[in-house]
Amino acid sequence: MKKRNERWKRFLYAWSGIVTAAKEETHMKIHLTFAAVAMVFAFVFHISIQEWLVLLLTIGVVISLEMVNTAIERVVDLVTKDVHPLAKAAKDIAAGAVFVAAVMAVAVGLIIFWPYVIR
Ligand SMILES: Nc1ncnc2c1ncn2[C@@H]1O[C@H](COP(=O)(O)OP(=O)(O)OP(=O)(O)O)[C@@H](O)[C@H]1O
Repeated sequence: MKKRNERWKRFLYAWSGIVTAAKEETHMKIHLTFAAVAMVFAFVFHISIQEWLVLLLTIGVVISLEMVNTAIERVVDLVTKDVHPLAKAAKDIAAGAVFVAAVMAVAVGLIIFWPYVIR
């Protein structure tokens, strides 16, 4: 019973992290908005099951990376308020990871939806 409670607690902590990121991070709100719009398009255009799989995976990668980026930013700010090249590198690399995923997500969106738009 105790182990079951522990598992539930972990789930709640993870959920609380998702809610915190969604409430406090502007970029997270932007990603969630784009994800919602893409899913509306997916329903409207009746995309295939394979296209749904790629779309959901892409959305998951972008949102997860944005959360990891947010976590890295907060840990860096917790460790030091001073200007430090390692702090800069950590934040810039994490932001770069989100950027790469977001650019790929735009490419995936175009590849999936463009044929439906011009049909
Ligand atoms: N302690 C630091 N030392 C050196 N450079 C830093 C430091 N903190 C931030 N920077 C630089 O400033 C940039 C912006 O950092 P900031 O903490 O404002 O995050 P952000 O990318 O604006 O994200 P958010 O708006 O979500 O907080 C970083 O990408 C980094 O280049």
